[in-house]
Amino acid sequence: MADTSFDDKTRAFLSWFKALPGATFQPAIEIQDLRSRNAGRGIVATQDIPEDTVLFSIPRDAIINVLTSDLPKKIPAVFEESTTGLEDADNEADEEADETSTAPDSWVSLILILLYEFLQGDKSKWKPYLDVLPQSFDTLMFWSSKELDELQASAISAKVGRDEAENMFRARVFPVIEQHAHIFYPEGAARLTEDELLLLAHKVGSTIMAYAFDLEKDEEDEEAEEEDEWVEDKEGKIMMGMVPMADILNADAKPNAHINHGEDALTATSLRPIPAGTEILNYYGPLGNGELLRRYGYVTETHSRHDVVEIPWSLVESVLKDVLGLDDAAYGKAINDIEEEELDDTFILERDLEEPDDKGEISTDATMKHLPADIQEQIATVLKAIRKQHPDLIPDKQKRDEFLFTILHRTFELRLAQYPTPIAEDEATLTSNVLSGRQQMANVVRWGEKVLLREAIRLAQQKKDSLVPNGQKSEPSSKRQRR
Ligand SMILES: C[S@@+](CC[C@H](N)C(=O)[O-])C[C@H]1O[C@@H](n2cnc3c(N)ncnc32)[C@H](O)[C@@H]1O
Repeated sequence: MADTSFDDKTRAFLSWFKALPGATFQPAIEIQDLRSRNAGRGIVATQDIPEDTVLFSIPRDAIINVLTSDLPKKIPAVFEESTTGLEDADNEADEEADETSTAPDSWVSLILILLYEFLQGDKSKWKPYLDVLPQSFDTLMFWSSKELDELQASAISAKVGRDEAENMFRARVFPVIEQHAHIFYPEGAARLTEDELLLLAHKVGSTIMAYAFDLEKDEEDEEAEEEDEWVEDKEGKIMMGMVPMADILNADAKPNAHINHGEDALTATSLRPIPAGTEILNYYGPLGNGELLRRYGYVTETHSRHDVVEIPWSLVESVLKDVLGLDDAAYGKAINDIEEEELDDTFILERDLEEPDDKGEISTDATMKHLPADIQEQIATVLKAIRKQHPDLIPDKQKRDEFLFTILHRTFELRLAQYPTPIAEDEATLTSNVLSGRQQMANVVRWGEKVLLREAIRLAQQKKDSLVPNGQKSEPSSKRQRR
């Protein structure tokens, strides 16, 4: 049954958008209700669309940011340095930010502005747009610990950062609202309790995480040195904003549309011909499903190509000691000369894949081709240090490489064993469709990471096999061909 309130909000938003001076919206597209496949609203082609067609354009005045909201005009001192400070492209709070500074970075600025606009209710000029922003989220921030457990050994569950977000709200956001309550709350409006404010701050923070855009320089004008009114970018720092309509687009790792950042407007353009009935999809970046779930609250089949697995050095180290038969004391002595800073704590296992091309197309082969060079280099550094103390243990390069690939192989196997269910079981559950919602998404994430580990195990095995052909003992190093 059609949800009239949902459809009414969509209609009101579309009419509001079309009435914005300078806004355009192609007659060949429409906003559709895609909730039946858990995708909220999205934009779908209703006719065949040729490549390079402008689908819609958003005048820069319609963006919500420090330049367009009334809040910074009402409390300018608070926003003095607010358009700078956040270089991360992933729309997250700058963890390095000086907590004692009162100037908000671009992330905190947008939280304040969006909170202000929400609190204005009907008085906000963006009211029809605010009405189509989400009320609930599937991002990991909103998962219970039981739901997070379904991610098994994925490193993503340690990156949720709920406490960090709340600390940031309390340190940087709530004091500003308290000091300027008469500005944030319209006359006669009831003040929110701390719990209500916390809830709203989480909603706003998560909306920004999943919806906000980094407002780039005009793409055609990137080389120009002249000051850009829209981007306080003297040091390459980026302002964030909420971009109505651009954020109605859903996304995938194989996009068919792109948002161009022009001087006066942002435009959505088709990257290739889009057949009628096809959803228009933007691109959020080469994110694995774990990261996609954390930031955006969904997973897709195509994003699994970008899955990652974290390999802690502590795990490699324990395997290394075991393989070489060194106890803690002997190992500690051997690596004593290596500076602690020289050793990385964590390595990322990933496939080295190209970004989509200028038509949004991606390679069909997405299997892992190379074992990560950084982890190999670190193991080699440690083996070299051990060799100095124990030359008999690692007499030549052949032996070193045997150790290297044995250590990698065993590390990946142990990392895989940290996930309690086998790949086949996850696959069976996925294909039988017995799960839904968050459980299903968690299953996709952990399955994808296990597949990546299986590829790494195979690669390490191949490397080992290529060192010792046909299981024969290797030749002495002097007889081996030197490169
Ligand atoms: C920028 S918004 C896109 C519009 C959104 N569907 C809506 O109804 O407001 C990003 C959010 O849309 C959803 N989304 C985006 N791409 C999706 C996809 N391919 N499949 C399912 N959900 C998607 C996720 O909930 C994500 O957090």
